[in-house]
Amino acid sequence: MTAASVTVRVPAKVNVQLAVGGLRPDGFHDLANVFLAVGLYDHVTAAPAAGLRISGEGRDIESVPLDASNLAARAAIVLAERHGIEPRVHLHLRKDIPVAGGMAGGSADAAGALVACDALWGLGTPREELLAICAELGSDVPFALAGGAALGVGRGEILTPLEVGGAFHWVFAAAEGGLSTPAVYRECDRLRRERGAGDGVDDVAVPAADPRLLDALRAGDVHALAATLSNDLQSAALSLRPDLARTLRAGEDAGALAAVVSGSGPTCAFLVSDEETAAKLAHALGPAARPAPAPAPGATLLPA
Ligand SMILES: C[C@@](CO)(OP(=O)(O)O)[C@H](O)COP(=O)(O)OP(=O)(O)OC[C@H]1O[C@@H](n2ccc(N)nc2=O)[C@H](O)[C@@H]1O
Ligand SMILES: Nc1ncnc2c1ncn2[C@@H]1O[C@H](COP(=O)(O)OP(=O)(O)O)[C@@H](O)[C@H]1O
Repeated sequence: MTAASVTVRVPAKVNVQLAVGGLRPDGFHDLANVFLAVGLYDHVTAAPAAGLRISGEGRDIESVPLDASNLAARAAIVLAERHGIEPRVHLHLRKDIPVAGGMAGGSADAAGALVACDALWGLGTPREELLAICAELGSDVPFALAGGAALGVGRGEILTPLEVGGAFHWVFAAAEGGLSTPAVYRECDRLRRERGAGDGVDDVAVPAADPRLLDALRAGDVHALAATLSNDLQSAALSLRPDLARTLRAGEDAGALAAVVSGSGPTCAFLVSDEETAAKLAHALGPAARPAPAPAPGATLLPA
């Protein structure tokens, strides 16, 4: 028997390390991408329908395309194709992850839609196959399914789970307007060329995870993690959005142990010592700032 409707909760991510290699001939960059899932969630509800329908509510919903180009809709279409069925589903997105903010909200919705449709349609798709579909949908999508912490290599889609020895407390300051991920990668390449270093796979160092950062995660050591956070896209995001430098500084001045742009930005991420400090910092930074703990679980089917 299939359920009347199912809801899946999916987390946002922050990149605690984002090492970006040279531009590949296929237009992507090889990465050493250390993902950490954080407790800021979108919810995807799948309900029976005569065809594919998508609706949404919540943060920034007006800038989310509610049509077949939505990543959640694409996930439903690809899953249905794999099983030779029609994508008969109404997907409803309840968004709390900033849109185009560098926190992988679209990827989260895609992973959520896959899990929700798989349950609604009673397909029982093996996890490995779901992960392969995720990788087809986008580089960040497999991690949204997996959650926790993981090292992503290749485009970021080839995951190795990482051990995390304790909770880490964060504050995320969303910024007005988003940043386009391809535009930030292009700016990174442009800045590298400008520095005379070149931007190709032969010019840029092969990206590698920082062993001190992996130790910090394993030990749950917030000071060691704060000392090793890094993001190769940060200078490109700041070049496109110079105002972010002020936000990063404001967070540091107000007590963050470290501040970093989340992925391609423009959301700024602040690592703090404990939950109480997170609440205080979020308050100090204003209404666009939200506290969130990590690690968070991946896409989770909620009880009916
Ligand atoms: C930068 C990161 C860091 O986790 O995320 P965001 O901060 O945007 O959320 C990711 O690499 C974004 O992953 P995702 O948003 O899934 O990207 P995709 O849909 O696969 O690719 C969109 C575009 O980004 C660029 N891209 C993406 C991944 C990669 N390894 N190299 C790239 O150059 C390419 O221009 C590509 O056409
Ligand atoms: N379900 C979705 N939620 C958010 N954005 C989506 C979704 N589907 C497609 N998009 C498009 O993808 C772009 C990137 O969105 P998002 O994943 O939120 O950002 P980022 O890649 O910076 O983490 C948005 O500008 C939006 O047009």
